[in-house]
Amino acid sequence: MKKSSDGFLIGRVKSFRYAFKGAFFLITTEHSVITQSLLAVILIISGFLFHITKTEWLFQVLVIGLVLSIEGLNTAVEKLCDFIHSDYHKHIGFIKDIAAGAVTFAALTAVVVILIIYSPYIYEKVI
Ligand SMILES: Nc1ncnc2c1ncn2[C@@H]1O[C@H](COP(=O)(O)OP(=O)(O)OP(=O)(O)O)[C@@H](O)[C@H]1O
Repeated sequence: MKKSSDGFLIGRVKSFRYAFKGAFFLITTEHSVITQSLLAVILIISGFLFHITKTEWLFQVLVIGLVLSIEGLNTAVEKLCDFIHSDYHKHIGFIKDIAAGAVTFAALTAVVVILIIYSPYIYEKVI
């Protein structure tokens, strides 16, 4: 934990360490994040295979980051809900549904962007 006596630099270093610990936790334990990370790896490999342009790489990297970030926040909301109220409660269900809805927006955005990037390459290969 950060202490009030920690200076600016030590405070920043500790914050980064906790943040990377959280990212490592998400990537190694959360099934939804593991699945999305694997999809991200497939997309990165596809990017090299299809020689996508620099702009397409930028959009691809952005949507991968968007989905993983929102999924991470959704996991945090789920953990918080389970911590404050582990039993069934309709408000908890509603809060979790809303957090999952945010992931849906990010995922749909990613699907549209990925289709726009890859459909011309796939079309070119098929025709
Ligand atoms: N304590 C609860 N009370 C009421 N409804 C709940 C509760 N916990 C979960 N739910 C309902 O079940 C759904 C799934 O919740 P859960 O915590 O299992 O998330 P998940 O999306 O399945 O998890 P993951 O992101 O790990 O796949 C919620 O969106 C909500 O509708």
